[in-house]
Amino acid sequence: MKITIVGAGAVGASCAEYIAIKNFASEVMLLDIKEGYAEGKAMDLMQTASLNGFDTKLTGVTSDYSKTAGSDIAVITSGIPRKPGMTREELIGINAGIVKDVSSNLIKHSPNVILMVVSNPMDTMTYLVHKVTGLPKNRIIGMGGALDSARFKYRLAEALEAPISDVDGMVIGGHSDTGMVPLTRHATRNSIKVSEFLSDERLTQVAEDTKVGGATLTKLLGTSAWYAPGAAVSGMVQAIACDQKKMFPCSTFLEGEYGLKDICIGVPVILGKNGIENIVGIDLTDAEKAKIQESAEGVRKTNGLLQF
Ligand SMILES: NC(=O)c1ccc[n+]([C@@H]2O[C@H](COP(=O)([O-])OP(=O)(O)OC[C@H]3O[C@@H](n4cnc5c(N)ncnc54)[C@H](O)[C@@H]3O)[C@@H](O)[C@H]2O)c1
Ligand SMILES: O=C(O)C[C@H](O)C(=O)O
Repeated sequence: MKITIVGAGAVGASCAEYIAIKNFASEVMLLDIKEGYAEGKAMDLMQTASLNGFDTKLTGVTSDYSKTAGSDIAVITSGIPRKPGMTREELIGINAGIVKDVSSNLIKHSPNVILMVVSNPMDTMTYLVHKVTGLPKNRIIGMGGALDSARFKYRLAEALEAPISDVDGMVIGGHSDTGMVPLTRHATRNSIKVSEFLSDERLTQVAEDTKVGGATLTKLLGTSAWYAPGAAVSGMVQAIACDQKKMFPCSTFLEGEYGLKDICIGVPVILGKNGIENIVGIDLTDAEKAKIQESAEGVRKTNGLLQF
């Protein structure tokens, strides 16, 4: 199993580290345009192998896509991150060009690759990859919902004063400060609905804190987050590499599911060896459906800025 990660910055390196530590891939190739950068990150990570007990071989390369040939999965983290006060949508001007070039280059050398899109604005970048590559939709996966759900569980555990392992919950919709839809009605602590333990006001606060999870970290760090994004990517890559058939909320191209067409947005899917193997339908209330529609309108507005 060969996994390529394009962009050896904060998120790309974190993806590589978590994938290596989980020890399920034979090879991880890091590629960056900054001379020597991917090589350096790969060497540094390789020097953790004996300490962390993994056998995954990490290699780095500067801009040479021939070295990515035969990749089974490629993760696209290349592009600029936001700074405090910015939205993810403001990154489109620079990142669209990068994501378009990178995805075309990857496919040239790995025609059967499954692409995982991380660069922001992620739902729009996933849609762009769908439009420019013509790959089947099961092989284009946007990462956002897995991260947002992890942040939702963090906030739920905080509110419940419970260990995170007691808590379950999922966020669907667009990966944006306003477009996320945390499914508070479905969230549980040990299979009991969290609404049994938390007031409506507290649950609303949990949802709002979840939605601005990325912005909160960006304000604290001066740039956007990388540990939880890397962990989310590694879990999704592992589900594909090990054919785990696990459910994750992912950005995927919809053709009528959830009442939406011609858009990539976060919904629950099953990840296995073919990438997205199934889109899972769940019953939503009218209020939840309205939130998804509103979220989709936001994503469509950003998609409208794309030039193919
Ligand atoms: N979807 C998510 O949940 C999520 C989470 C975190 C970050 N992000 C996004 O991921 C992207 C990367 O964030 P980061 O913090 O790692 O940024 P970073 O600046 O640390 O790293 C980006 C890397 O991409 C490289 N790069 C730029 N253009 C390239 C190209 N054409 N080919 C190859 N490499 C190129 C840069 O040299 C840099 O090393 C940002 O757009 C950020 O918003 C998304
Ligand atoms: O917040 C960002 O800009 C990066 C990423 O999308 C995140 O949610 O951490």
